[in-house]
Amino acid sequence: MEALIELRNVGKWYAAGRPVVQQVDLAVYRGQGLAIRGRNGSGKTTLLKLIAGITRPSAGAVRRAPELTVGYAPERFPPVRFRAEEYLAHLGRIRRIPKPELERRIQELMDLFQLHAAGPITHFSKGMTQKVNLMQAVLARPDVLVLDEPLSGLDADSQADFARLLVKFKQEGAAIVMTGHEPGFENAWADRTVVIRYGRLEELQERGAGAAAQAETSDWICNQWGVN
Ligand SMILES: Nc1ncnc2c1ncn2[C@@H]1O[C@H](COP(=O)(O)OP(=O)(O)OP(=O)(O)O)[C@@H](O)[C@H]1O
Repeated sequence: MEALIELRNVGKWYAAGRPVVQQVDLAVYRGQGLAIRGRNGSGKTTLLKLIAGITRPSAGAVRRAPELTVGYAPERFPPVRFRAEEYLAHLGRIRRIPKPELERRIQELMDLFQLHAAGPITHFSKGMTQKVNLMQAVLARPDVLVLDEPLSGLDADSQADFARLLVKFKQEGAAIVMTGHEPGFENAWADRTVVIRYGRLEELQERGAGAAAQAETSDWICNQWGVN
């Protein structure tokens, strides 16, 4: 199996003697879903940033496959004064997506997320802003999708739509790394679940290849995500 990102003995601290993440060995594989669970302040966001390359490790090494593209949705998306389409078009140009493809992709995402709002993102509700956050992460069809509590603020239908998008992404060979607090949030798409406690990975639940598709879905996930 091809590791797209590999963390070896990774540690991160902001102040000496106070590690936020420590001695983490973890690999992200092509076409796999990795769920990260943990209590508030346990180090999930920091670990995601290390995986996405947003922050550098204080110790150990993070290796990425050459030419790897990563889409990252932060926990808090800073609203900007653009309209959603304008903002996505701007990002798409920076990422050198050809114009016709970019226009198609933006329309596809606007329809999928049911985001039909005229005003600037600064006037959006929490859930609408979160949709733009997710749209910018998936826009360029990255190899790895790193999402920090992406379900936060989404209504049930939008969560279901997003779950379907995640499954499709995996089928196309992308890897997904995602945190969440919702019960069973990973059942529809994750092949592995890790739990982080005080910055250490303490549990690793391997489900095996293809298990995500066959995994038993909790009542919660069936209701929330419309997965049968
Ligand atoms: N830039 C920073 N400077 C100093 N400390 C930080 C910084 N970022 C995170 N921390 C600290 O690292 C610890 C882990 O934070 P992190 O955001 O990774 O946790 P989390 O598991 O994502 O929490 P939550 O579930 O509440 O979002 C916390 O004690 C936090 O205060």
